[in-house]
Amino acid sequence: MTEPFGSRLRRAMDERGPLCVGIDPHASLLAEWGLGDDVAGLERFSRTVVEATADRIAVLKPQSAFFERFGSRGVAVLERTVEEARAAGALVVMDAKRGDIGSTMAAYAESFLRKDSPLFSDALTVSPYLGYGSLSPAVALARESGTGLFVLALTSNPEGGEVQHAVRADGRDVGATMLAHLAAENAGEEPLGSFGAVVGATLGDLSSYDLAINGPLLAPGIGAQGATPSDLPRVFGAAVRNVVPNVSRGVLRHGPDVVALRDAASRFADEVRAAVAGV
Ligand SMILES: O=C(O)c1cc(=O)[nH]c(=O)n1[C@@H]1O[C@H](COP(=O)(O)O)[C@@H](O)[C@H]1O
Repeated sequence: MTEPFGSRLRRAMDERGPLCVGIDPHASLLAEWGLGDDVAGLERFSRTVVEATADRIAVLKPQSAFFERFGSRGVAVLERTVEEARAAGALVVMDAKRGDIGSTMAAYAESFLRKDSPLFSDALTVSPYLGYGSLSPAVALARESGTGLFVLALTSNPEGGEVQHAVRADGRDVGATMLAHLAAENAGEEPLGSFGAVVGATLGDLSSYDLAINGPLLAPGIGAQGATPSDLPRVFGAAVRNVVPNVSRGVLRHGPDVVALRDAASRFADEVRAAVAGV
C-alpha cells in the first residue's frame, strides 16, 4: 500500500523543516528575472526554482494559474515542473483550488491525484464552497492513491471573511465547520492525517478556532502579504507543530541567481524552525 500523504509530509517536515516554497511565475517576476513573458521564460523560471530548492525544501507549491495562462504549452511546463520537483525529493502541492459538484469533482481529482495522471501531485488545494460533501470523490481518491488535500478554511485574503466567518444556525462559523470536517476525516491517523486546511498566516489570533485537526495547516501569507515566521506561534498556538508555512514572492524575488534563491529559502526555513522550536 502507498504510504499516506500525511505520513510522508510529517517525515519531510521533520527532516527538512516545514517550509513550503511557492512557484508563482507572475509576469512581473519574469520581467524582474530578465525573462520573457512567454513559455520559454516560464520554463526557465520554474526550472530555476526547482534547482534551487527541491533537494532541500519539504514542499513546493506550483500555482497552476500562472502556467494555465500560457495554454497547453504552459501546462506541459507545469507537468515537467511537478515531475522534476518530485524526482529531486520535494513533495508537490498542486495549487489549483478546484471545487465543483461531486461528479465533476471526481474528474478534477483524477487530473491531479490519480497515479498515472500527467499532473500527478502529492496533494491538491480544493475549495469546499460547494459544500464540504462535494469534495468526497477527491477524499476517496486521495485515500486510495496516498495523496492529500488542502481545503480552504480560513484564507489569507481580507475578502475571505464574508464567506468563512458567516455564522451558521448551529452558532459555528463556516471556517470552523470546515476545520471540524477535516478533524473527522483525520481521526485516528498517525503520525498525521492527509487532509489539511488552508489557514492564512495573516489572520492574527485564531484562538477561537479549534485548529487541532490532526492534519497539516497550510499557512500562506508570509512575505509579500505581510506575515513573518515569528507570527506563527501567536497565530497558531499549539497547532504550530503541524503548520506548513508558504512563501512565494518573498523567496522568488531573490532570483534569478540560484544561490541567492537557495539562500533566501534557507533563511525563511531557519526562521520558521526557530519560531516553531520556541513553542
Ligand atoms: O491555497 C493557497 O495556497 C492560498 C490560500 C490563501 O488563503 N492565500 C494564498 O495566498 N494562497 C496562495 O499562496 C500563495 C501566496 O503567495 P505570496 O503572497 O507571493 O507568498 C499564492 O499562490 C496564493 O494563491
